[in-house]
Amino acid sequence: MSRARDTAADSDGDAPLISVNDLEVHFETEQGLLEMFDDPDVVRAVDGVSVDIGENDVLALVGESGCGKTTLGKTIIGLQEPTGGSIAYRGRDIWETKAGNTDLSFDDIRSSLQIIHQDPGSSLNPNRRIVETLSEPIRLTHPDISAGERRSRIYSLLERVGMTPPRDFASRYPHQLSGGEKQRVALARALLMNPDVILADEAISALDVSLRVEMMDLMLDLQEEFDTSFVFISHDLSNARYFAAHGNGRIGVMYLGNLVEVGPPDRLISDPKHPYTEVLRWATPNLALDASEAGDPPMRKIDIPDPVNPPSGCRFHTRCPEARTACTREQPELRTLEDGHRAACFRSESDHRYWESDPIED
Ligand SMILES: Nc1ncnc2c1ncn2[C@@H]1O[C@H](COP(=O)(O)OP(=O)(O)OP(=O)(O)O)[C@@H](O)[C@H]1O
Repeated sequence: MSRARDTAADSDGDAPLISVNDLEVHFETEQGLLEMFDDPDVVRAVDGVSVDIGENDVLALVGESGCGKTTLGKTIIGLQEPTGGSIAYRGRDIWETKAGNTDLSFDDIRSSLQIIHQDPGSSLNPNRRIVETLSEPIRLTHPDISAGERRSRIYSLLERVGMTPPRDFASRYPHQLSGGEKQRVALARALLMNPDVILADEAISALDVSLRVEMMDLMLDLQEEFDTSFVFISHDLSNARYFAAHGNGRIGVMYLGNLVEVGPPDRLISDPKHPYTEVLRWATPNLALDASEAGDPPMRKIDIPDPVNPPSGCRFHTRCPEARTACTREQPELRTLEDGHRAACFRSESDHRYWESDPIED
């Protein structure tokens, strides 16, 4: 099971590992009986997101509940079909691959893109010992491997994720494990596939605070060792900062389906270029940088707009303390500023007509 053999495909020229282009995922909401003849409401969970993920990369996605982090993450690993735009793995469109229109197999792509959930217990069969749960994916993908080899691979991975003695943990049922141990099993199961990308969706949120850094450190060690990239989803900017900083990666800030700022963690936090990133920093007690940031949030309104009817122009303009009339009419693009730092705010364009337009009064 060498890494080279398990990689689903060689790169297509210089294509990034994952390339997300102008991605849209819109959901039609359920209609009640009284509304059955109306057009369905559409939630724009992800709307016009473009981002690349490289080899051995880290992208930490942050933003408040409902901003589209999970939907974007699931689309990146091929679990959710986009309604617009595209998502490519090593230069091949994932959904064209599923339709049989590329030289790759969808199953190979899917096994290269793994997920760890917030609640690992729900994805472990309560009636199966850990060794059985971990054997199944190897049996399916490598039917030629003997039972003995399977076991030794499982034991060495369990040991690698800190579950020693591995034979003891392998023989347990999920209910005999703590939350942190279940999360380690989920990580081992993801790694069995030698994945190119692991989506860690709030994977540390349910753990005791004392265990969170330990789990992040373990994932980061394994990122190096297995040459795996991580999409790390968190509602907590300080965890996102820790993971992205130690993984030499980026933070991506989402707001109402848009990616509004992407950048190296220290720069994004010390010098945010989008007013919403400032709000997240304000809301994260150990990151608020000076006394002037204490007190009221740097927002005009607290209420989150309806994702079915997002505000025109810049979606943050209804809450943004810097908003001017230009922001109500035109949607800012994610522009590159410097050294991989990108932001979608007119304030980073010195000649934009934003500067001549009137501030929005409440
Ligand atoms: N299958 C679905 N059908 C309809 N709407 C959906 C579906 N999945 C997500 N949504 C909606 O899409 C929006 C984005 O949801 P998503 O779960 O991606 O956000 P999130 O940032 O991950 O939030 P959270 O942190 O609460 O999980 C929300 O308004 C959500 O209600």
